[in-house]
Amino acid sequence: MSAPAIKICGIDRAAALDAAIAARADHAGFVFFAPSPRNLALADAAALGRRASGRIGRVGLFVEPADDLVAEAIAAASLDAIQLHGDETPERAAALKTRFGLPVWKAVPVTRREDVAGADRFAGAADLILFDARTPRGAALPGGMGLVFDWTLLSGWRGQMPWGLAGGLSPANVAEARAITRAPLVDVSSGVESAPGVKDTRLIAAFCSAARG
Ligand SMILES: O=C(O)c1ccccc1N[C@@H]1O[C@H](COP(=O)(O)O)[C@@H](O)[C@H]1O
Repeated sequence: MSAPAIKICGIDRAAALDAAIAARADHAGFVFFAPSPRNLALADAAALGRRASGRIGRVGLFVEPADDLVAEAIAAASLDAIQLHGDETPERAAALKTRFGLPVWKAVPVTRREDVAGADRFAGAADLILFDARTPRGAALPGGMGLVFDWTLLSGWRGQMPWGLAGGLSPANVAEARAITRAPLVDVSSGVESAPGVKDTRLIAAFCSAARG
């Protein structure tokens, strides 16, 4: 099994970004969603975007965003991809992809096998599917809560699109998650934090090492 691509999400300071780069992560996630403890101000996003330039991919995370927010975030942080983590439709994903000319990653919440099969409705509209645990109704966030789903729902899945695994991954479980799902990309936020929104540079290094086995 080849090594997975790795995304460290919720990067909000230089030390965390530098740790992700040093650990050879492929993508840094910048959150543009006000209720999140990882939400970035545009000025901070601009500084992190410059620091990341040419060293790691910059993925902007949005939840049902207005076009203006996406435009401002792209301009500030020079994003390389747009991650949609809410109830966006394939039509909305396609519209953002066309308008901004960037790859779109679409998070798909999973509780049942049908959720996995349904991801193919984004074929042609998004560039990558990110399977994540579904957060409970009424939860503060639609992701980034360290929740795991049943990984066996993905075993043997052959979708039409590139994909990745998110949801409650950590240095302790990412190898098992990969063994079960064979995910070509793994995405983590809470699992490399010492408290919500506080990235831990040692956990970032440990996660990248464990993901590669
Ligand atoms: O990180 C957030 O604050 C966040 C907010 C709103 C939607 C998604 C969010 N994070 C993403 O959720 C998954 C799983 O995160 P975790 O590892 O379980 O904490 C991941 O893609 C995060 O980028």
